[in-house]
Amino acid sequence: MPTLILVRHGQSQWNLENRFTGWWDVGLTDKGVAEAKAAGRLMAEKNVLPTTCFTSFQTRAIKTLNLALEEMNRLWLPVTKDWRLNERHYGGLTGLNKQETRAKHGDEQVHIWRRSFDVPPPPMESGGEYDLSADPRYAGIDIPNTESLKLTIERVLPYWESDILPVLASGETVIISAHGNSLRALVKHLSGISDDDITGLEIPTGAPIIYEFDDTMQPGERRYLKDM
Ligand SMILES: O=C(O)[C@H](O)COP(=O)(O)O
Repeated sequence: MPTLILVRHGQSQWNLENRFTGWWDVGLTDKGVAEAKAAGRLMAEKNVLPTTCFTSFQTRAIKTLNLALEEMNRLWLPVTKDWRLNERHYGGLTGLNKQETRAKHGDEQVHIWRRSFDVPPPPMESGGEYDLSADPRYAGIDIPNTESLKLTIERVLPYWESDILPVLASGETVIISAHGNSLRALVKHLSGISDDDITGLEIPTGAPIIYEFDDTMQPGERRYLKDM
């Protein structure tokens, strides 16, 4: 049965500092490293072992994948990295503290920016501290200046359909190591969650989620590996 494993990166330095991160590249904290290793050990214990891997262009997801694979003695697996699995772009909020932003703009506005389906945060101005246009990893890529969940879905889903689903259908056990909102985009699609209900879905760090697919490549129920 084709199996998909989704894992959100372990705690990042800016998760710890409670800052909007988006496409900005930050490392894992010690806790994040421990979460990533624990995810790998859980996969080994439950014998849910990936055979091929996808991740984003962002260090926190790549490191989480590598740390988990190391626990499984599977650092040798093929890994495909693609910007379309990146976190949603947090626009002009990038780098700001979430609590300070609430104090300035109000809880409701910040909730809309963080969790509404289609309201993007204010755009990032070019040339600022967090402008990534000179970053070589994004050469030739039209970097967004902000993204709602809807816009994130518009780049995650075509990549899922064209590059990941066929690999899964060929019988591989696929792991995707990605981000809170790029994974919300995927889970919304796979679990058929409405635009309204997706606002309430949170994806914890370092907790593998499993989907098993039937012969027609329809996903079954979403389950946390720790509960299986
Ligand atoms: O980019 C970020 O700040 C986090 O990865 C996700 O943040 P959120 O829970 O505020 O959407």
